[in-house]
Parts: sequence; structure tokens; C-alpha cells
Amino acid sequence: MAGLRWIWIVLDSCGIGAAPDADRYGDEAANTLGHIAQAVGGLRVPHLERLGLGCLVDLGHPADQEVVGCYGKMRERSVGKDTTNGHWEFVGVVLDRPLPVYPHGFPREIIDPFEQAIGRKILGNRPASGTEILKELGEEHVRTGRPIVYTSGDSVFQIAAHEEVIPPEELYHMCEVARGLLQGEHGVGRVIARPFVGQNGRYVRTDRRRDYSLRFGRTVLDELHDAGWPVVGIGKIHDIYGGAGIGEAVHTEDNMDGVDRIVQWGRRLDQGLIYGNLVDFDSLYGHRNDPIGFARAVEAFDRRMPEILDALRYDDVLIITADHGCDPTTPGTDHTREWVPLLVWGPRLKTGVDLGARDTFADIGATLAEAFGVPAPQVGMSFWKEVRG
Ligand SMILES: O=P(O)(O)O[C@H]1O[C@H](CO)[C@@H](O)[C@H]1O
Ligand SMILES: [Mn+2]
Ligand SMILES: [Mn+2]
Repeated sequence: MAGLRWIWIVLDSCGIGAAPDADRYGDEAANTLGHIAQAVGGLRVPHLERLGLGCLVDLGHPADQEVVGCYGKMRERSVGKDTTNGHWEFVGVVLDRPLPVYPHGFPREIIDPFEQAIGRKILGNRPASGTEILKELGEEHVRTGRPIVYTSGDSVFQIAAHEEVIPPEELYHMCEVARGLLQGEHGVGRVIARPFVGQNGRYVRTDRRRDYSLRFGRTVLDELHDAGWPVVGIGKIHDIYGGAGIGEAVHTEDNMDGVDRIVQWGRRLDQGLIYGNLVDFDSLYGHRNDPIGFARAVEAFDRRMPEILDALRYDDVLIITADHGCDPTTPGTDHTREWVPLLVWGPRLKTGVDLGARDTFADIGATLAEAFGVPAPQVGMSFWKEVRG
């Protein structure tokens, strides 16, 4: 007999309004989904609406769906508003010190040994948009073979290189070298490989991106994995946790490929957790200040939801949430400190329960632990009994 399964999907960057402490981040005006809904004159997402999204954020048109999901919103307790903080908090680790950021680039004490170890000088070394910096330095990189190092408002060390100049495997090795150097005081949340292809003026980044995260502590994923439950990470989930607690890593090309994989695993896994991150909302639209593209991508996800729902079995639980905002309509291209949606649905679960405004993203981890009978994280309040009835 098949056991319990969860399908848990993180819609990267799909925040639903300024968090109570957004002023500390300069994000008082942020509302990612609300503003993209306005930008397109109403967001058409009937399946997310049925799960309760319209009860959490104004979708720009009158509610016209019966709500069958359980719905709430969660605030982040960790300091920061990056993917790393958000995902680690989900599974019970709150980061209470800010991860280091480098508004003036990385210091010589990092760059010198990095250049020495990889045997090349670097270009860049400053905060930049990943697509803009290719326009500025891509040609020089191709000519000189020097990798482009850049950061952002987040705690990230990013290395961009043309695939024909520095093959991805070599780029990954450079990232591992950087990860080794970026520890302690300089322990950035993530080192990210940013391979690209194409000709000058038309450079495009490829799906061979890889993230190298720090491991911050034991999580509910470790508990599940150690208790023998299969844990399948889809998209960048494996990278975000540095592989900790992830039994099977499935890398994806884009959101639609991510949904394909979620559905495939949903049809074949007997029990355990299918945990996916869909990153296009963030990387293609949020950071690029493209509200219309963002809206179309959310609608495209919604159109695939029947396939996901169809893959669910009687005992299954579907959770949909986000890890932070990235409001494409506010100034700047960085993430935004927002509430995130918590949508929960399952054939056996209660319908239409308002789960309220929750104090931490770790409520998901606490619920996961209770549902699967593994030790609960130190933070987070389970909502299992509220949805289970
Ligand atoms: O501008 P690009 O390279 O897409 O970088 C973005 O991607 C990084 C990781 O998500 C963020 O910190 C943001 O700056
Ligand atoms: Mn993210
Ligand atoms: Mn991002």
C-alpha cells in the first residue's frame, strides 16, 4: 500500500505584499503578485484561486471561484530576503545574522587567492544585473578568457563564463574553489555558476546554472531522509540545501520542465516528498523588472495545475508557497521582503480553512514533521491538525 506523499512547490519570488518589517529592507511598497495582476488588468489563475490565492492578494478582478483549499500567509523570521534564507527557514533553520553582502565587490583577500587557484585574472567584481554585465564585459571575457565575477543586493558570488571559453565543468570547479574560500566572515549564501552562450550583443544564459549553498544546520529534510522517506528535489532544491537531506536531485531547464518533472514523479513515487522550485518567475521576470512576463508565467503555471492535481492520490498533500518577493514594478531589481502565500490542498483535507497570518516560514517544516512522524524543528507551528480535521 502506498504511504503518505507531499508535493510541495515553491513559486520563486511570488510574494503577496509587504511584510510587517519590510521598511527595514526599503520594501514597504512591494507586492509582487498584486502589482503584476494590476499590470495586466487582472491575473487569470483559476486553479490557484480555487486553492485560496484570491483570499490572500487582490488578483485584479472579482473572485469567481469557490475556494476549496486551505490558505494563509507566512512572514519570514530570518534576516534577509534571499532564496537561501527562505528555503532554509521552511525546513526549520532561521538565520538570525545577515549573510555578508558586497556592495563594493569582494575584497582582495578573497579575489587574490581565487585568481591564483584558478590561474586566471577576473573581470567585474561588483554588484550588477547578470544580463547587463554580459553586455558590458561579455566580449572582453571572450577575448581574454577572464571569468566575470559579480554580486547583487543578495549574498551571492556569481561567476559568468561563456561555455566555449570556460566549459561548464571547469566553471563548476571554479565555483567549488570560491565556495572553499568564502567561509566564516565571508560565508556568502550562495556561489552561483552562470554559463552563457551566443555572440556579442546576443549573449544568453543557459540552464547549466548551478548554486553552491552553505549548509546551515540540520533540517526536517535530513530527518525525513534519515527516517527512510524518499525526498526528491526538483529544480534548484538540491543546490539550495547543498544536497543535505535530498535523496534524488532532478535539475530542470525551465518552469514548464519543472512542472513536467513534478508530474512525472507524482505519478511514480510511492511515498515521501516531492519538493520543487520554479525559478523562472524570479530570474526571467522579477529581477528583469518585467511585470507582464511575470504575470504570463504565473498564468502558464496555473494552466498546468490540472495535471498536478490529477497526479495526486487520495492521501496526498499539495503545498504551494514562495520564498520571498521580487516585485518587478518597484525600483531596483532585487528581492523584496514580503508575505508569502501558503496554499494547502489534498483530497482528504478540510476545505476552505483560513490558516491566518503565520509567524514563520518554518510552519511548513513543522507540519511536514508532524505529518511524516519525524522530529519537529525547533521553530514553527504545525498546521497539520487544522487542515487534517
Ligand atoms: O541578475 P542575475 O544574474 O539574474 O542575479 C540574480 O540572481 C541571483 C540569485 O537568484 C540574485 O541575487 C539576483 O541578483
Ligand atoms: Mn528565490
Ligand atoms: Mn532571485
